[in-house]
Amino acid sequence: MRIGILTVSDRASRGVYEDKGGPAIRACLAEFLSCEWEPHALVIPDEQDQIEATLKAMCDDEGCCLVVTTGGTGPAKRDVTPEATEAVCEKMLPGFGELMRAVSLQSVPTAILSRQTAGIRGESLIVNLPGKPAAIRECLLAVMPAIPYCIDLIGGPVLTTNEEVVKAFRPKQ
Ligand SMILES: Nc1ncnc2c1ncn2[C@@H]1O[C@H](COP(=O)(O)OP(=O)(O)OP(=O)(O)O)[C@@H](O)[C@H]1O
Ligand SMILES: Nc1nc2c(c(=O)[nH]1)N[C@H]1C(S)=C(S)[C@@H](COP(=O)(O)O)O[C@H]1N2
Repeated sequence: MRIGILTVSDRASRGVYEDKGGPAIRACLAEFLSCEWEPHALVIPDEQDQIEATLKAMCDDEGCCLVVTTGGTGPAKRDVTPEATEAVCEKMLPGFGELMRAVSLQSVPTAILSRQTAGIRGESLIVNLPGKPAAIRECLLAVMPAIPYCIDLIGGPVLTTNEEVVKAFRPKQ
């Protein structure tokens, strides 16, 4: 099972600062998931064409059932991760962004500045997180209970979680 981890940051991609977002996503997934998985991590600048191409490659060529992005979700001119996500997805899942903003609002009033979203491309789920490394655990923890069932519904592999940290919710069928 492969999971894409995509850092979208002009400065981290140029080496101006060390990328803390990608490793934070990887650490959270290692904490939350009990199944075997393999990360496919990249750091790229805030360029819409490059973000779209990378998301497509992670979903279609690398076979990632889940792609988690960090950065580029705000209102600044170069923030285009949600646009790139929407451009490559067949279906959007606005509930992810709504929940993550609601949870983040308990820590920072600027949570409403993030346009973070999620969507489906083929058999892959793409989820956006804000760029601040501190946002990663609280946002991913909030949406993680719904991610395994979402991936079931789109024909992806069965994800299992460490139930003492986060319990996957699968409605009885
Ligand atoms: N990948 C990252 N690794 C470490 N710190 C980050 C990362 N992304 C963002 N940050 C921190 O969060 C702050 C706000 O992030 P934001 O995404 O708004 O950056 P930005 O102004 O868009 O610039 P850039 O695209 O160059 O990261 C940054 O100034 C930086 O301190
Ligand atoms: N949990 C959490 N959410 C957060 C933040 C944060 O520090 N913690 N920062 C906010 C801020 S200041 C901005 S501008 C937006 C967009 O950030 P991005 O452009 O780095 O994705 O995310 C918001 N969401």
